[in-house]
Amino acid sequence: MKSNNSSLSNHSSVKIFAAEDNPVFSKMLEYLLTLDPTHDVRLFSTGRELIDALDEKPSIITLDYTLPDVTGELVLKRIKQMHPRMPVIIISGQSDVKAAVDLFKIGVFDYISKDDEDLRERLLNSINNAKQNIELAQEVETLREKLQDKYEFSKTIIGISQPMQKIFSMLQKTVNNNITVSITGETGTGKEVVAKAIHFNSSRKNGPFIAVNIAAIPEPLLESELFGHEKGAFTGAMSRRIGKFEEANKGTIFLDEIGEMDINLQAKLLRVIQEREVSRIGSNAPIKLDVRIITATHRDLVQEVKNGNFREDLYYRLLGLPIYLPPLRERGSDILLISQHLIKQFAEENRMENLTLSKDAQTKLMHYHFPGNIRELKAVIELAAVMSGGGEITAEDIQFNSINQDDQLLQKEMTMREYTFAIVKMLMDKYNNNVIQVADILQVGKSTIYRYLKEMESIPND
Ligand SMILES: Nc1ncnc2c1ncn2[C@@H]1O[C@H](COP(=O)(O)OP(=O)(O)OP(=O)(O)O)[C@@H](O)[C@H]1O
Repeated sequence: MKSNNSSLSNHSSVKIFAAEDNPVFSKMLEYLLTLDPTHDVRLFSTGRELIDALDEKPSIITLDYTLPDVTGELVLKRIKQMHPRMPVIIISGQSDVKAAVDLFKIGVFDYISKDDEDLRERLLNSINNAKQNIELAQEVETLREKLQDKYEFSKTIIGISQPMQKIFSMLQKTVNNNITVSITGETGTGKEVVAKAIHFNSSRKNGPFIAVNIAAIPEPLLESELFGHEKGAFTGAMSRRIGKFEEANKGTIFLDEIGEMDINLQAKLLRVIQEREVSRIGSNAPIKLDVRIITATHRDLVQEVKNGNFREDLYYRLLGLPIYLPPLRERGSDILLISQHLIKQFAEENRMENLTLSKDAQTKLMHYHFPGNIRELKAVIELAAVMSGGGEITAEDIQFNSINQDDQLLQKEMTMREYTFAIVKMLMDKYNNNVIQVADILQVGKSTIYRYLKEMESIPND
């Protein structure tokens, strides 16, 4: 028999406790279990001895169900009390135990009959399966830890600019309470990232985070999607459906694009929030809710209220702690910080070790106004990384293909001179700084473009 005191932290060995009172069978078990040199096997001939040693945390237990001193049921109960997830393999005579099905119900990992012709194969298989289960559970635990790590605010929300410092201090205020949070900001500014970060930094982090994009769900389906329905509640309700609110119980529901919700449904949502309970469509049985609500919209909800598109009472109910995410163009050199972060991420995912950002590429990024915000920056960086072929990303690799930059340009109120500069800048970005092409499009001479560029350079950056 091997030593019996090695701890679980010794990853190379698997501690197996085997309880068996028949000395011959016990010898055979020891032989089989130590065929694998990484197994650290300890034998017990009574149930009491096994129970007393449980705090030594074995990884797997094999248990004869009929030990001389205590019943198999009692031993199992003790094991489950101390180590609920412990894989226990019952090895017993056919007549000794209740139906195997009953054993599985009480959480036994496997059941092997001593009379089984393939006992050896079955035992080794079962031990291997149990080991795989343990590894999986450990992986899940590591992932869970990583996930928590990942959601520390400044680890997922990259930025150190003044406006982002303010955001971080607001976010800290959401951690120790359940206050409703309403996030606004242009598309791609990170509203969902922020919502997730709030959830995973809060005491609800082990509960679910359920995101619902209101704009993405056809209006007739939204009510049942949010609140659920009973079988037969309406034509087409073939089976019961649990709604997103119910799914989010004990966790957080993130209602993205809340401004797109139909006014009739807004009334129902208000009721659910006020009463803190939900009834599935077709049911009169309300279900208590313990859900934190976070909403997001790129719309100006105050204006929507004024226009009669959004209920005022719901607006105030949902406002809670309002967080406005500034557009990327107002976050100064965060653009470069986020770019570096995205480059690192892309490099890791694609095994491109030496990706760097040249000075001129940095300047180009800093001068662009990113109407699509960080989502656009991400697309630009990923394309640039590919274009660079894996080395230094230069200005030429950076291409802007914004969908709505023309609209953005016209939305601002500017002087004629500013408009001219903005148009020149936009076209220079679009045509990769090709002055001849830009001059051609604007039907002016090259020197005019050069003059504008010179004048633009003399304007201090804001
Ligand atoms: N501060 C940040 N640092 C790093 N990545 C970010 C940051 N903010 C957002 N991102 C990334 O930018 C992308 C867009 O973010 P997200 O989906 O959260 O934006 P959104 O405001 O919810 O967009 P929409 O309004 O279109 O739903 C995601 O890939 C996200 O990981």
